[in-house]
Amino acid sequence: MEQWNLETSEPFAVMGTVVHSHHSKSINILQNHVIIVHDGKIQHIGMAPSLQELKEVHNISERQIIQLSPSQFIMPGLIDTHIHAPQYPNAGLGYDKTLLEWLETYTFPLEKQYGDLVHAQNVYKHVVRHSLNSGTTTACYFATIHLESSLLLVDLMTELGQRGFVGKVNMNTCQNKGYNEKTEQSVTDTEIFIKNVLQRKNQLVQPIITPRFALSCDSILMKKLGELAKKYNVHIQTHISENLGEIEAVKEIFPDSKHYADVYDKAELLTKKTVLAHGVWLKDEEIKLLVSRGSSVSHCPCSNTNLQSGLCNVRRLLEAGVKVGLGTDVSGGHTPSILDVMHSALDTSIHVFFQHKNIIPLTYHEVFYLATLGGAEALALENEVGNLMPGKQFDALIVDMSSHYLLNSEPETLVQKFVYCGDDRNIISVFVGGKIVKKTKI
Ligand SMILES: O=c1[nH]c(=O)c2nc[nH]c2[nH]1
Ligand SMILES: [Zn+2]
Repeated sequence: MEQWNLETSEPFAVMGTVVHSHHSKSINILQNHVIIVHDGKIQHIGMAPSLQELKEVHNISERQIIQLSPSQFIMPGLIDTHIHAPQYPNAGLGYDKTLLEWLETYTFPLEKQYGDLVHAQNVYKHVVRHSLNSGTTTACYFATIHLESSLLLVDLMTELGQRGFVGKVNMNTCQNKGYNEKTEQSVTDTEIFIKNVLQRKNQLVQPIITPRFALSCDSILMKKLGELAKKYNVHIQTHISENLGEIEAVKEIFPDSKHYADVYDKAELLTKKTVLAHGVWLKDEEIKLLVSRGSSVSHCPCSNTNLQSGLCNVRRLLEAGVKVGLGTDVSGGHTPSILDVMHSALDTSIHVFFQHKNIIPLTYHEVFYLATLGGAEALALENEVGNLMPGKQFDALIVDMSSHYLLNSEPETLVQKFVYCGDDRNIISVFVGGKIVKKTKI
């Protein structure tokens, strides 16, 4: 590919190999294809026409064409369905403790610092940049309990050009080392946060209601948050069934609930726009409930390993009809790269197979789906992003595998190599809504 230099405010075309998913089982590889982008959206995908036809039929000049080389392909942007922006400084640290102790020892003291807007600005800028450079075009962020710095994260995403969600975290129970809020304040600040984000009329970033988990919110607060979600028709995110100690504590605190998922259901927090992180230990009955509510699971295998939470059986969730996406869960997860999480999801599914020989491990095709269209479905964004079909936003990555000295450049070889051995150096360009947010000189 010669270096291109196009004007993204005008129509442009990408020609070469296209790789994307239409469903969970397999990827579609389209060789010698063209994608035409108008106003940030995919207008057309089809067999590559001649330059003359591109010019005469589609009104695209030669300057507005990206011609991919045989060792390159274009694919949908990666979707991180669960990441804690404020925990970025702790990524890779503190894995000597499991969830509840880890929260008290490392996480709450760190998150408490985000009342300081200068600190928040510094960290958040780096997280969003790192996430974009790793190919994440849509990210679903937890911020902290602080209203102002949560809004700052929204503005940084907008400025740097990342699509996604930001949630001001809710926590009103007292066992959080002084990192908590009063119920009234929590609800008021959440409503102000939602209104502020909606008022920005932002094409990229939406608010998401974020009760941290059942152990940090009482049922009064959760019910009020369920009401806010309905009032503003917004998304919801939280954690569920990550760790056995957590599940025991939930059982004790909410004796009237049948199980963990029922705690959220009683507060009307399980909707078609709800994404629940982890779900490692969900019971069959809970899985059925999630399916009936249309709620999804963010699979976070790096975090589940680092915090010794357990092995999530994704095959079981998919077979039951749960929507599943992938999450980095920084800083339970050590990396903001969804590509790293894809490796971990493949490893984890083989480890599940070691334990249960009747479970078929995930294939790299399925993991590619989870990282793209699966993530879009989990966030109820499948009409906007997730693959490269006409009408969707042009959120895409150009992947270059020339540095791997492959013996052949069959597209299937390039994709498999990328999923197993790739890293962010192979992601040479990133587009969000048709705008270039990463471009590497090669
Ligand atoms: O992995 C996790 N990270 C967190 O910050 C958190 N809070 C509640 N439960 C959690 N799990
Ligand atoms: Zn989390």
